[in-house]
Amino acid sequence: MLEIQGVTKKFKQHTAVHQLSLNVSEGEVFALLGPNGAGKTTTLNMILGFEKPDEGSISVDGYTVTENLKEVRKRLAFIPENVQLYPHLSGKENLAYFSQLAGINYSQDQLQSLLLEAGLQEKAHDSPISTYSKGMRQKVGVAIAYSKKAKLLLLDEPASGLDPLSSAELSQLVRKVASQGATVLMVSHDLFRVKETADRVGIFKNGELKKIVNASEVTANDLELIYQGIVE
Ligand SMILES: Nc1ncnc2c1ncn2[C@@H]1O[C@H](COP(=O)(O)OP(=O)(O)OP(=O)(O)O)[C@@H](O)[C@H]1O
Repeated sequence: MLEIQGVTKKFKQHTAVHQLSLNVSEGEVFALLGPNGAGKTTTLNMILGFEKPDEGSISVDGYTVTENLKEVRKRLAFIPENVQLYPHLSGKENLAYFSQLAGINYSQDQLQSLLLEAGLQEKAHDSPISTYSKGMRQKVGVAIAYSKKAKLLLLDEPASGLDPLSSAELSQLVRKVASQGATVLMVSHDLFRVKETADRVGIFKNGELKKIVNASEVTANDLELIYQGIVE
């Protein structure tokens, strides 16, 4: 579904990503873990088409990012750490607006179902976003992903700044999205959350994918030791 082949990205003399190859399949949650400056966000930016690889190629659902960006963007949804929404509009109005941008007009009932599916309680649907917590805004982000039937969900530090309950809830939501067939690539610094959420974890250092770990085969402590062994 997501195929990254031999990708290198340099900023002047500095290599941010070096010879990255990675395939993430349909329904899989893959987490990128690594210290600051390891190249995780640069990788996401190349998938989103914001940065162009110097070498190699990236394709989503068979469409190459550099050649078919429009088709790629139709299939993906990006949830940054802080989901940007219109603060004076409600969750439902934001969802209506963003799904219209993606070319779909939903009825009020459909908008409500999408927000419920993303875990946003009904009483919040008509309140302005300015009253929402960070976790609630992320749920609207997930509802937007649902609304455009995104096949690939990219998340950058989704759990950062969330309280433990909201963070656990987001993990469950990510698992649910994947169980419904979407592919998920998430960047995180939260080793324990990553262990709970991802099927596979890739450890990045200095722009290189040093190791891939199957999350079900390790404990969180094992993962921490593996991470420390690579990064320190
Ligand atoms: N637009 C840019 N111009 C120059 N250098 C950049 C640019 N974007 C990223 N870099 C550099 O590339 C390297 C990788 O950065 P990147 O943001 O991908 O790391 P990261 O793993 O996402 O880090 P963090 O965990 O801090 O978000 C860093 O050394 C960074 O300074």
